[in-house]
Amino acid sequence: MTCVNAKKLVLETGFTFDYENLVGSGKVTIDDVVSLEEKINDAQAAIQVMRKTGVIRGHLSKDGEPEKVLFSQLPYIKAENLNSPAIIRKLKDFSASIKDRVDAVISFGIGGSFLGNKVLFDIHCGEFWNGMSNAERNGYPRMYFSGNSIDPRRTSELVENIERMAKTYHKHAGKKFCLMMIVISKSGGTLDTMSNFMVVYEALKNHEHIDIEIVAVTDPNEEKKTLLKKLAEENHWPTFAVPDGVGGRFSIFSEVGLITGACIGFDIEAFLAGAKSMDEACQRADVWQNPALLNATLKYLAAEKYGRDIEVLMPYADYLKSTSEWYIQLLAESLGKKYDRNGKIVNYGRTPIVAVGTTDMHAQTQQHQEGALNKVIQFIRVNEWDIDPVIGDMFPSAQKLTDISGIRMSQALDVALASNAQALISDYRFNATFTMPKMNAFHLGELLYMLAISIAYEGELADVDAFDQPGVEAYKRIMGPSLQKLKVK
Ligand SMILES: O=P(O)(O)OC[C@H]1O[C@H](O)[C@H](O)[C@@H](O)[C@@H]1O
Repeated sequence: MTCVNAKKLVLETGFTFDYENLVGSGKVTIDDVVSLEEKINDAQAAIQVMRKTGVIRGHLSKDGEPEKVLFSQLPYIKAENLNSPAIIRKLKDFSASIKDRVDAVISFGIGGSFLGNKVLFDIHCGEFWNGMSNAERNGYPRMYFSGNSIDPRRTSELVENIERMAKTYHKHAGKKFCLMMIVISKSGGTLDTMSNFMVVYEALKNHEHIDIEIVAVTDPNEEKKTLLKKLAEENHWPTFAVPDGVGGRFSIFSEVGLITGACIGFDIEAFLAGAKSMDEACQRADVWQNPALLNATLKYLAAEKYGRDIEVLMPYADYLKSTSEWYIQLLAESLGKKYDRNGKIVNYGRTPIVAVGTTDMHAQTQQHQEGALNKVIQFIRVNEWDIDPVIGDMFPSAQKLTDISGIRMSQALDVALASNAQALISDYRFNATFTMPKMNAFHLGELLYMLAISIAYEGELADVDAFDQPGVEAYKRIMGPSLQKLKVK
C-alpha cells in the first residue's frame, strides 16, 4: 500500500474520484486505511477469485443452492462469456428490426428489471424523447415504462395515451400503430410487472388501430422454466435472457439493460467498453490506485468508525437522478443485511438517499449541513457538457441578474457544487466527488460499473453476502396469501 498525499484519483480516461473532503484530519485518516490493510487485501483477493471463477464465499441462491456471481464478466465481449459476440449481434439485429418499424415500446419491469433501463433511457433520450418526431428520434420508437409500481391511475393513463397516439397515427398514416411490449422479469412472475402487463395487454389487445408484438426477458433455465418463459414458448414470443449468475441489480450490463439500449440506439459497445476500462482499473492491487476498492474502503470506514452510515448520492445533473435511484437498490439490497457470513447478527448496511443538485440544495441541504452527523454526501459531477448555454444579460437594469450573465450554466452548476462541498466539510460533514468527463455511454459504463464492483468489495469488508436479498421475502410471504384471500371473496 503506497502512502498518498494526493487528494484525488484520476484515471487515464479522465474519470476522477476526489476524496479531499473524506480523507484527512477530522475525517477518515490514512492510518485508518493502513490499519485495514489485511482486510483490504483479502477483499481484493476474494473479488479476483469472483472475476475468474464466479465463486464468492458464502453466497447461496434463493433456493439455498451455491450460486455463481458472474456480473464482472459482462463488460468483456468474448465467445465464452455471457455477453458473447453472438449476443451483441442479436441485440443489434433486434435494434435494426424495430428502427423505422415499431412506433412505441412499453418496457414492463421493476427493481433490477427497471432501474438500469431507466438510467440508459434518461442518459440517451432525456426528458423530451417521446415528444420528438420520428426523424428526431432517428427512427427509434417512443419508449414508456410500466410495472415499476402498481398505480391504477398511471397505468390507465398510459393505456389512454397509447390509444390516443394510435388513433392519430392511423388517421394520418392510414395504417396500424406498431406497439412492442417488452416484459422483463428474472423470476418471471413478479406481481407488479405482470399485473401491469396484463392490464395494458387486455386493454389494447383487440384495439382496431394497434398491432402488438411481445418480447420476454427472463431466466433462460430450461429445467426450471419461469412462468414468463412458459408464456413466451406457448405464445411464440421472442426472448432475451436475464443470464444465470446475474442478479437484477447488476443486470444493466446484460441483455436486460442492453435491450433498452437497442430500442433507442444507445451505444452498447461503448457502454461495455467503459465498464471494461473501469474493471481493469479496479483490479489494481494498490488501494489508492483502485477507485472501487478505495471507495468501498472509505465508505466502510466512514460508517463503521465515524457513524456515517447514510450515503446521499447527489449528481449535479437532472438526467443522472435515475442513476441515483438505481444505486438505491444496489446499495440497499446488497449491503443491508441482518447476518454476516458466519451467521452472526450484524444489521449491517448504509442507507442510500437520492438527491440531485442543485434541486436538493433547496430542500435536503439544510439537513445535510446541520442534521445528525451520520452522512456521506457523494457528489457526481459532469466535466464537459455537450450543450452549455451562456446566461444572457436580459435585464441590464437588474444588477443581481447582470452579475450572473455571461456565465455558462455548467460553470454556475460547478460553483454550486463546490460551495456545497466546502460548506459541508467546514463542519466535518464528509463528502466526495466522482467526475464523469462527459455524460456519454462510455463514461456512464465506467461510473455504474465502479459503483457495482465497489459494492462487491464492501460486501467483503463487512463480511456480508452482497448478492442475496433474503429480507424482501418477508413481506412477500405475507402479501401472497393476502392477495389470494381477495380472490376468494
Ligand atoms: O426481475 P424480477 O424477478 O421480476 O425481480 C424484480 C425485483 O424484485 C425483487 O423483489 C427483488 O427484491 C429485486 O432484487 C428484483 O430486482
